Amino acid sequence: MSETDIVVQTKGLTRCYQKFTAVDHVDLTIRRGEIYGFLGPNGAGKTTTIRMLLGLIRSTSGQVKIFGESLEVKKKEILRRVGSLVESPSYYGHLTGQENLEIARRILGVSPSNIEHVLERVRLTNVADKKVKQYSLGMKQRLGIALALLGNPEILILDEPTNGLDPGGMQEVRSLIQELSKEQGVTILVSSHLLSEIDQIAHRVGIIRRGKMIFQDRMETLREMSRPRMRLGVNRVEEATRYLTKIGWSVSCEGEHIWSEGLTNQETATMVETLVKGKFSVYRIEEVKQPLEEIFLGLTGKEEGL
Ligand SMILES: Nc1ncnc2c1ncn2[C@@H]1O[C@H](COP(=O)(O)OP(=O)(O)OP(=O)(O)O)[C@@H](O)[C@H]1O
Repeated sequence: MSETDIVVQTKGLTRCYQKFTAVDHVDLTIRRGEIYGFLGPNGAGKTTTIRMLLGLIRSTSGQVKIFGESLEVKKKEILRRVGSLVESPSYYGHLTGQENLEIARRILGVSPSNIEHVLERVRLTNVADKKVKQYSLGMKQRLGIALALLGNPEILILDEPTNGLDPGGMQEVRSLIQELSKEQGVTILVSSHLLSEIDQIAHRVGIIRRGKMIFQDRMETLREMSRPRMRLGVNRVEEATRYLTKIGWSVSCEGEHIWSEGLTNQETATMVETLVKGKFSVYRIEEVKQPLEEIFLGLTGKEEGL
């Protein structure tokens, strides 16, 4: 991978609040054109990291490079090419969507045609003349994304963009993110505490827990961490489990089934033969993949929840 393929790179990024380390030596890499899912339970350090990426707060130590340049040295030039939505977007409720965008457009000094374009992108054209205070939460969020898109950014940083939305609103924002990535080639960082949000859209994922990056790789790699378990439906299940255990099989009985982990095809066949020889009836054999949610909880710690 060449240097130019990397859009965002942090090295040892750290932020302390007195004695508390909110972000702890985070090395984060975002590649050009990808949707990067930044995942972690509440309070893990996502917003603090994002604030540092946007130069909104200073790091205690470490570096941030965006487009290959140091954020500290080239802050103004870099941030002109970055669009962001951090927590609740700020807008004037008594003004219309169009008027809010016009104010931001003047500040950015971009063409008036950009307004029409971003309104279309986020599908707010038909309510552009409505006062923002009359917008639903989902519409407000989409207006926030429109504001972030106004300057034609090469990277879009969205902090929990689906927070507080109903399932329909969440789906709309997810589709929008996918469209922006596919059709416009925008690189996108999207944070969430919900795996289900990221799972559906991200190409790569970074998982942060208590300020530390504990996993960073392709979404596929996270899925591959799932260890399949074998579930057998048999009659006299408790007796069958004891029978297998006695002759050395590592199995457990849960509910109406015998469960086993990491069996090869041959071992599965042998286990079935053994049961049949023992005069048990095998009704069905199923491979059950560990849900992604469980892998995520295993990484982030069950006690923290989602
Ligand atoms: N200004 C501050 N002063 C002291 N502690 C802070 C400050 N800002 C954040 N923290 C702490 O740093 C930790 C990380 O917070 P952060 O907001 O980055 O988490 P998060 O992953 O974005 O979670 P959430 O989804 O809840 O916003 C939390 O324990 C938070 O209480």
